[in-house]
Amino acid sequence: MSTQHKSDTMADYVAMRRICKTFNRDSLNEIRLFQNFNLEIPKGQFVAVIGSNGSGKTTILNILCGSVPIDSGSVSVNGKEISRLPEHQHSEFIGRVFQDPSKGTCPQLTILENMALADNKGTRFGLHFGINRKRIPYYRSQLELLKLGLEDKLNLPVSSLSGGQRQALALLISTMTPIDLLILDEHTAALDPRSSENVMELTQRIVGEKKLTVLMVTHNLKYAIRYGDRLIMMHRGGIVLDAAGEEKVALQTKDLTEKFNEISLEDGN
Ligand SMILES: Nc1ncnc2c1ncn2[C@@H]1O[C@H](COP(=O)(O)OP(=O)(O)OP(=O)(O)O)[C@@H](O)[C@H]1O
Repeated sequence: MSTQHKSDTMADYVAMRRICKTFNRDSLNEIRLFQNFNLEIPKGQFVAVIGSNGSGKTTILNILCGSVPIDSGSVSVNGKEISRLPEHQHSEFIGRVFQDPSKGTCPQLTILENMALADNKGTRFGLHFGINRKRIPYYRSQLELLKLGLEDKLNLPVSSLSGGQRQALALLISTMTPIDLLILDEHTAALDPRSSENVMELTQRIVGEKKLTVLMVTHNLKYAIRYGDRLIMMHRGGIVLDAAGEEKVALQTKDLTEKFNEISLEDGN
């Protein structure tokens, strides 16, 4: 759990070191994606990741979540080596919001049941949503953060919510228990422009209030510039741009587009 292990230094709160990963080894479809890939994220940093198709963005997230095993290297979060942990244990300290709004919540359950289920994560109640009535005021207060009026609709099935409302709820649910890392996996990509803006503003608010460490993959260059403390661009399993602080603040969409043009020229496109 989040508080049980301590980081060696703040700078390597999340650390992927010397990662090697090849898919379909020794076959015609072999893909040598990562060869000694490194990424370190200090505690509380919000990192936006952009990059060309197939550059390895989703694989980074999958490795951190334990759904893709590495060939070699190390992955640690808050001082704990996690690369050999079974996938289900990763969800105890890593929250993930997916692109697909139906993935972060159980549509057939009510808002209240979904929240109780998330609340029981990592406890002996496991996947049960036995509702502790005493927690309801807390659930309501959390839902109020969304400013969508869902605190008055606790018994509504999640299937009746819009995509934007579901993503907002998924964001809340994935950060309700203490986590060491929040992963946002193109979490606004399936939403209309207005819902997408709302979910990004909400993301900013929740991340600020809960002081979360965040890795957000996005294809939206404006969001990568506007949100977060650091911007990383990936290409062919490597980092080709890593900007933080004033350098990040000064970045404009045209700078990123130029960089994209440069790397696609390398690929002969
Ligand atoms: N489970 C897998 N089995 C085989 N190959 C895979 C697997 N996962 C990823 N790959 C390959 O690894 C490369 C990187 O994929 P990844 O999904 O990480 O890229 P991405 O940067 O997220 O791309 P996109 O922007 O298109 O979503 C791709 O060539 C992909 O086909």
